[in-house]
Formats: sequence, C-alpha cells, structure tokens
Amino acid sequence: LPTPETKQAPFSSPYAPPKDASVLILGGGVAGIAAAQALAERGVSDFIIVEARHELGGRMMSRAFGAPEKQYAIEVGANWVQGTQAKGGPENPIWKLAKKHHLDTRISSFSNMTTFDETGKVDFTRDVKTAARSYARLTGAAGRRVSRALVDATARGGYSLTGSQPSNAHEMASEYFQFDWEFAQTPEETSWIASSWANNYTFRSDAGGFSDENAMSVDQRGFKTLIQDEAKMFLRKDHKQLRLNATVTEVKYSTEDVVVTLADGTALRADYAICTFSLGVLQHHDVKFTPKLPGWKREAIHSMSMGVFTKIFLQFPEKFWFDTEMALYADRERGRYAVWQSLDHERYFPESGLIFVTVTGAFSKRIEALPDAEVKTEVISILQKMYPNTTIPEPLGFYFQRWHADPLFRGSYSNWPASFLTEHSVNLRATVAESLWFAGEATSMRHFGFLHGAYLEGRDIGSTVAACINGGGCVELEHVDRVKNARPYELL
Ligand SMILES: Cc1cc2nc3c(=O)[nH]c(=O)nc-3n(C[C@H](O)[C@H](O)[C@H](O)COP(=O)(O)OP(=O)(O)OC[C@H]3O[C@@H](n4cnc5c(N)ncnc54)[C@H](O)[C@@H]3O)c2cc1C
Repeated sequence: LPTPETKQAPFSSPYAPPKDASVLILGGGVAGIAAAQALAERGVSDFIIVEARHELGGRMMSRAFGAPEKQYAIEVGANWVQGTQAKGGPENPIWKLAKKHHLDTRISSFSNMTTFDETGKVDFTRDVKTAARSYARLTGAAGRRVSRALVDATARGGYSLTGSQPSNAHEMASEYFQFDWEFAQTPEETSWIASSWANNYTFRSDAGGFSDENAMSVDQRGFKTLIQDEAKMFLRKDHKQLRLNATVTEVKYSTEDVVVTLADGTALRADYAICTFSLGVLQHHDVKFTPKLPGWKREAIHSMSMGVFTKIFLQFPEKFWFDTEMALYADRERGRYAVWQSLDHERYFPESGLIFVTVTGAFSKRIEALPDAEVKTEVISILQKMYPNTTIPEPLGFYFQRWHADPLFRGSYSNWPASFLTEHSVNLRATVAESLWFAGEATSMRHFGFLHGAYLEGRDIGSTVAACINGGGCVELEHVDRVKNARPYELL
C-alpha cells in the first residue's frame, strides 16, 4: 500500500473566502448523525450537517398509513435492529440506542410461517428448513475458503458446490426467503464469501457477531426517532449545525478545502467534508464532484452494487389471512411477491387490517416502473391465488416506496458482488485529496447494508476527522492505486 499523504494544519490565505465550518457533513442519515456525534464528543462543534430532506434519519423512514380512523406509523425503510446482543458478547450499537430511547420493539419470529403456492395453502415448511440448513452449509464452506486463501465465487456457485440446487417453486421460494430477502439481490449477484461474513458478523455470536435476534420497531414515533432524539442531545439549540431541505448539487474539493454548492446556489466552504450519500447516489452522478473523483475511487463505487428491498403495504377492512407472523408464497417465477408479513397480529397491531409483502432486486425495479394501480392488481391477484375460496376485498390503503427511482437514495442498501475485492472496499472508504472523507453503510467491510454498519462507519470517520482537527494535521485513509489480479490473466 502506498504511504498516505499528510494534510497539514488548515492554511488560511488572507485572500480566501471565510470558511463556514471546519467540517461539512453531507447527509443526515445514521452515518451523518453518528459522525456529528463523534465530532461533538471530541470538542469539534464547528460542523454543519447538510440534508436534502425535511428531517433527519435517511433510510430510517416512517410514514402515516391507513384509513383516517385506523392510521399507523409504518416503516418504509429500515425496520429491524438486526442482531441484538448475546450474553457477554458485543452489543449492536443500534440496539443500545433502541434501549436508551425506549423504542417499542418485538423480536420477530420468522419461523412462525404459513406456506402457499399458486394452488392455495400448501405445507412446504420442510423445504424452508432445508433452505436454512443449505445456507448454514454455504456460510460454513465460505469460512473454510477464507482460511485456505481460496478465491471468491458467487453465492450461487457456493450453493451448487455445497449441494444445494433448488429445482421447483417450493425450493426456490425457500431459498429466496433465506437469501434474497436479506441481501436484496440474488445469489448470482452476490459474493459467496462476503455474504457469509456479513451474516456471521451480525447474526453469529460465536463468530464475532451480535446475535440471531431481529428486533422489529413498532414504535409509533417511528424507528427514526432513535436517531432524531440522539441528534437532539448534542446539536446546538440555535440550529446553526443543521441545514435541512438543502440539496447538494456539487462538491468541489482540493487539498486546501471543500466547497459544497446547494440547489439554491448557496456555497458552503470548510476544511473537510464527510460524504455519507448512499452508494446508489454516488453511482448515479446525482452530485457532481469537481474535479472528477479519481479512477480508483470511481472503480470502487461502480464495482459494488445497490440492492432494492421494497415493502408493499396494504390495509384491508378486516383480516382474512393467516394467523402466523409470516407467510411464504411460491410462484413459478422466483421471488414474485414471495414474503408476506401480517401486522394484524396479536404481537404487532391487532385489528389494524395491515399486511405487507416484500419484493427485491430486479423485481423491485420492475414494479417501480409500473403505476400503483397495476402493482395493486398484481398483489391482489396473488392473494386470490393464496385464498382461492375468498373474495379479496378492495384495500383501504396501498403504498410502496420507490427506493431505486429516488435521487436521494437510488436503491435500498449496498450488496457485495463476487468481483468486488477487499481493495475496492478499502478504496470506497478512502479519503480523496486529504479533505474529502466517505462514510455510510456501504463503506463498512463487515456490516455493509445494515444500520449498525452506517453507525459504526459514521463514528469512526467522525472521530478520525476530529483527531485531524485537534491534532493540527491529518493522515488520510490510504487507498490502493490499482487493484490487480494476484496472478495476471493468461490466454493459453
Ligand atoms: C427498505 C429498506 C429496509 C431496510 N431494512 C433494514 C433493517 O431492517 N435493518 C437494518 O439494519 N438496515 C436496514 N436497511 C438499511 C439501513 O436503512 C441503511 O443501511 C442505513 O439507514 C444507511 O444509513 P446511511 O447514513 O449510510 O445512509 P442514508 O440513510 O442514505 O443517509 C444519507 C442521507 O443523505 C441525504 N442525501 C442524499 N443525496 C443528497 C444530496 N444531494 N444533498 C443532500 N442530502 C442528500 C439523504 O436524504 C439521506 O438522508 C434498510 C434499508 C431500506 C431502504
């Protein structure tokens, strides 16, 4: 690895325009707030969080849903604290915040499930259990590959090599539930090794992770309250550290400073910026970087991928469906409206008439391009297949968030493909020109995709930048100039 550059104490030319802050934090999601908190704790209060939306939270996003007399706060973005804490083990920092802010949660029971196919209710829970065992074999074999320094492959290759080849609708739906429903992409699109360590570092307490529990927020203040309330505890009351409704259009950077232009033409200048925009935003050129980001950074950005995870919410006048928490529907098309969750359940919102179905990946992009009415007709037709002897009533409410089309997100969360190497991940989080820093769920090597990944990255980069400021200089995070093959390709 090349020797990192050292940024000197900020040089203030008498001719330069005055600085608005020491640090601009670009984005007010979990990573941005965690970075601000780490700066504040180290005595750096001279920062401004720049957020395009009207509130903090980013992909922690809730909204009111349902008929006027039956409204609920539903989570269209993150919903679970994934991995809590096993006895004596590390604690998920999001779980810690959830307890601190008295968040109302329920531990989900994903095995409490009813199964359906195109003929109605059919018991294939045995296939669901088989898929769980196949997944355990997949992750175990990935660990052995790491210890023997073997190359990565796709999770699909891994499944086949470890003896799992789903061949009918029941088996494919079961595998989808186990894999795509977590990674928001298919096994073909995903790294075998990285998906396995992502699973272990979150869910396996015996492998350095938190626990296998998923705590679902049902808090009617919204899951986001946890990050908003945390921000209130350290942000100054004069609101000078926060600019809401402020969309960044350009980031001009040099070793001297960073100048950020907003959609209304305002320019903000600082010594450092911490960019927490999603990987999808960086991939889509929604924000212009001047000069263009270096080749090694662009390669890292475009080599990782952004999954899409779409929860489609429906409210009916009354419940007519399964009494379990979950249902799995096996269509002949893999992943077509497969995973259902009942919120009209004694543990969640009884008598609410609420149910939601999740779709992912390419299927999410497909429905985002359709009008709501068409998606609603498709969803109802699936319920009709699940309940052939019931007349499915017209829903009182229907909603899904278009994460991929949204220029502030461009997808739901990142995923690690087999061709994405450790060096790419190093480069995704590496500093550019000593002044421009990056943090977010995607920059987390162990916890990409998760809330805790965003939080830990924000804290880490925030405290590193604080050390730069307090120490009067800085060592930037190193990058790799060229990501090379261990052994060059040879055409024989
Ligand atoms: C549908 C869905 C379900 C999920 N489920 C879970 C879950 O159950 N558990 C879990 O742990 N994780 C889950 N996640 C992932 C989790 O939400 C993210 O990992 C995390 O919230 C990312 O935080 P972040 O700060 O890195 O990014 P963001 O939350 O994306 O923060 C970046 C901020 O930048 C702002 N921004 C973007 N562009 C601009 C611009 N040009 N100018 C100004 N501001 C801009 C955005 O508005 C946003 O607020 C889910 C995500 C989605 C979408």
